[in-house]
Amino acid sequence: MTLLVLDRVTVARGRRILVEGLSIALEPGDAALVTGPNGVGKSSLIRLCAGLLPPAVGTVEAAPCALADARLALDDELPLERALRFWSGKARTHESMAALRLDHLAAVPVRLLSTGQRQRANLARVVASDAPLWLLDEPANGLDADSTALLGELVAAHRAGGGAVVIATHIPVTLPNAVEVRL
Ligand SMILES: Nc1ncnc2c1ncn2[C@@H]1O[C@H](COP(=O)(O)OP(=O)(O)OP(=O)(O)O)[C@@H](O)[C@H]1O
Repeated sequence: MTLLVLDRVTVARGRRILVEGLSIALEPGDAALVTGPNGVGKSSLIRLCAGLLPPAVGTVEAAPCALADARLALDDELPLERALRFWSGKARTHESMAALRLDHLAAVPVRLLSTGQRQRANLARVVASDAPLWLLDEPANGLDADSTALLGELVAAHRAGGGAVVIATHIPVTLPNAVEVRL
């Protein structure tokens, strides 16, 4: 079962072509690493994979996906646990909070979280989603060394469990055996 297929895709913003003729197929366990400087089109490509941006040319087919980008999809005013519960059941919320070492912040309003804690909360939502396809836009931004290592472990576990991942990043991220898309 293929989890993501981009077939000769062109990504455009306004009149500008950012990506032309890109084809990718991700099977369970696969990963794609999208790299390139600021403004080149990494986020646009991630949004295309999520179905939020239509291709100018070509086709996109994706399994159910979870997207984590700069927009934290959690209610700022709610305590972290309740904000995460919007997206998943109690058991998965607790498991994902534990996986991201967020248990001690369960009662803290999302708006009070630090940059790295917000990033980990974003990843907890993805983990709890059980979506087979993870789309992570700059997931290492704001993470310290321990949390960056944790991110690597979670992605590896997701792949080992039959999931696939696309990571867009402008800073080096270790992603073994990934298809590299340099923009
Ligand atoms: N809604 C939009 N309408 C028009 N142009 C846009 C829109 N969103 C982004 N762009 C432009 O598309 C280009 C690519 O933006 P994108 O956010 O995909 O780049 P990026 O590689 O993710 O950058 P960064 O590393 O800074 O996050 C930029 O020139 C940006 O100004």
